[in-house]
Amino acid sequence: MSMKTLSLGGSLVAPDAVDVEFLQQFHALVTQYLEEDSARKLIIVVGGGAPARLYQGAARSLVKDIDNDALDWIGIQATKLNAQLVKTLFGDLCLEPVVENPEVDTFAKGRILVGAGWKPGFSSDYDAAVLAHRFGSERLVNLSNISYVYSDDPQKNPNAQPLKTMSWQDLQALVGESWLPGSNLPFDPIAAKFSKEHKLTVVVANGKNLENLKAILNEQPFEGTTIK
Ligand SMILES: Nc1ncnc2c1ncn2[C@@H]1O[C@H](COP(=O)(O)OP(=O)(O)OP(=O)(O)O)[C@@H](O)[C@H]1O
Ligand SMILES: O=c1ccn([C@@H]2O[C@H](COP(=O)(O)O)[C@@H](O)[C@H]2O)c(=O)[nH]1
Repeated sequence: MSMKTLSLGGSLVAPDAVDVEFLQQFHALVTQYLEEDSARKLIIVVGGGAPARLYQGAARSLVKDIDNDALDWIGIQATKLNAQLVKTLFGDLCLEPVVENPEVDTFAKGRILVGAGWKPGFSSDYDAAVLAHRFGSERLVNLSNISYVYSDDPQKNPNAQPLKTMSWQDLQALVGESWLPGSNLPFDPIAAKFSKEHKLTVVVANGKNLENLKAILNEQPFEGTTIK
């Protein structure tokens, strides 16, 4: 059996409104990938995207001194909404309920397991890392709206340089080691700590580039950052 795990960034599913065209193309690619080999299975963990930031922003302005856990619980609901949409998109390929606890939920039926947020303190990247470790994916593919991890945030610094390979120490030096609700980071610091401890390899790539995603799934040369 070949099990791959994708952390599907909310920035792809719902950058503002739902990106229906992206989801149609993603569905076509994943369906074809699974049809090519009946031993293939996929875990897809879905992030919160714009709804998470929008509702967290509203809560911040409505509730004075709101605590981080309260903000995270709001973000988790957005991941569940996006994940339920992705599960629905895949129909009979996805027979398990959306995973809400990556430490215990099972993957006994179907070809795709869709996961959402679990509990406060990290992002859905952490939930994807737990599932990748539990179900023996050799690497976790973190799909977002950036082609690489860069030396700095490319949306703020036009001179940021793409990094093709890096160690977990390098990544931790870039993203830090603590969690803030709604952070926009190439990979969550808490997920990085877990991945480092469990010796996971993570690929960060742009999910919009579907030819590139196909290359990653088929273990061919690809554009992206490998962290190990
Ligand atoms: N060093 C860096 N390299 C690459 N991107 C960075 C870096 N630092 C910050 N970022 C930001 O991280 C963003 C990607 O993270 P973001 O959390 O927005 O996406 P996502 O994981 O796809 O979506 P979501 O968090 O909603 O699931 C990029 O758009 C970029 O602005
Ligand atoms: O297990 C989880 C997953 C998510 N959250 C909160 O939700 C938002 C959105 O998730 P992303 O994966 O970043 O898209 C995140 O910023 C957290 O605030 C969580 O608390 N626990």
